[in-house]
Amino acid sequence: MGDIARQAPDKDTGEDIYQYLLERITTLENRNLELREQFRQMESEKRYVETQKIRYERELRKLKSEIEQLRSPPLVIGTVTDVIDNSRVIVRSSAGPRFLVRTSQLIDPDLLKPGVRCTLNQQSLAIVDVLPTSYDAQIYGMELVESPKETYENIGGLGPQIEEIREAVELPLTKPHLFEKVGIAPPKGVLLYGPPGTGKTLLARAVAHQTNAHFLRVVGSELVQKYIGEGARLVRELFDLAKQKAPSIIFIDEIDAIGAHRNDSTTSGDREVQRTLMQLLAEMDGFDNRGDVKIIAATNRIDILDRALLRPGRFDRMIEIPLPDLEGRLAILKIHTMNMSLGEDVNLAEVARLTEGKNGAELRAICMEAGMFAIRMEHETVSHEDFIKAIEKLSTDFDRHHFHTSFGEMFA
Ligand SMILES: Nc1ncnc2c1ncn2[C@@H]1O[C@H](COP(=O)(O)OP(=O)(O)OP(=O)(O)O)[C@@H](O)[C@H]1O
Repeated sequence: MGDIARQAPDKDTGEDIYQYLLERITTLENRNLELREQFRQMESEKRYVETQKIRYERELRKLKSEIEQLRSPPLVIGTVTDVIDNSRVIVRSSAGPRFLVRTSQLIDPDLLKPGVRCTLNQQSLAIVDVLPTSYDAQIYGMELVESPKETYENIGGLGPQIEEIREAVELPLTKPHLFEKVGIAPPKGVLLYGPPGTGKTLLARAVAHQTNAHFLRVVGSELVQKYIGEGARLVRELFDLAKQKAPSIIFIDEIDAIGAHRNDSTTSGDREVQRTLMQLLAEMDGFDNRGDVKIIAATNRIDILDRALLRPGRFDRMIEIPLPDLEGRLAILKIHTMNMSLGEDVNLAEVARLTEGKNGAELRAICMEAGMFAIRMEHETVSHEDFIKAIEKLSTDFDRHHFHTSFGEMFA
């Protein structure tokens, strides 16, 4: 401000005035710039505060509705057994007895059909809301895909395994009459076993693609850990859903989490696992071989599986999915570099030779990492050198991770 308010010279020569005005213009311009910058900063602060305000308001609304929910009395769950008219319905409460209850005007009468689950007011037992069907796949974290996009061409190596699974799962789904004619029962389920990352999930998805079947995936450990006490019910609903969506393929990953052999089940966690396994066996025994629901399970630990699972009529086909050999690794590398721009010097056969012991998932990671090296160097194609650096990087990453885990386990 001092600069701006500087006094004009008393006695002026033209030169002085000119000089004075020039200085004053420069000072004012600088000041203008400063103020603009301040204005810009304040604007951006304002925007920030505004977004913060919106966020807090949203959070406040969420918390308020949560408080409201916590304050509201619990609702009784019931199932509609009969609809008398638009305002009266017979429901069976989850506790057992049946009641004739009123329904709110707000509920669409078309939704109230026998078999539908609903919530009831604790005192009047009036219907408050209609619940979605109990086997809503997403609620339970099941993965349901209409027809996965993976095909057999996306699988490197594993030729004989693909043949075997096509025979055991695809043929009964696409040509069931062949089995009928010959008079043998097609397998209900197939067990894929082998080290992690070798393409078991990929294979199951490709079969579902080939047969235009729905693909339903659940993870064994999640069935028993995520929804405690619900494992057996989830298995039942999984099979119901699979039948409803048939043709379908149920893929149970990490089946060892529910199907491990145990001597005695003493802890409640063990009992929960046992109940889930029993339900799985009952479901497998209960459905027809000729039906269009097939089960594929996967495990890295076939050695600990309960023999009951491997009995005829259950997972009586076992297919080993091993680590890829040299030829397999080359095929996998070709698949994962298919859409990459490779330099002329890239020798995938050499990359395959250098990656002995790596699984499909690691080979895919090597291809991606090689691409990243090229991008970092702003190259448009990936060179052989990029692949070599990627192999080195992933090997050190793996060693470090492995070292940390084993180090951690030592002190756990
Ligand atoms: N044989 C293969 N051919 C092509 N890609 C493969 C192969 N094996 C693994 N991959 C790649 O690795 C990813 C992970 O493999 P996938 O999930 O199928 O392995 P998995 O055997 O089911 O492993 P896990 O036992 O850990 O569940 C696949 O999505 C695929 O990109």
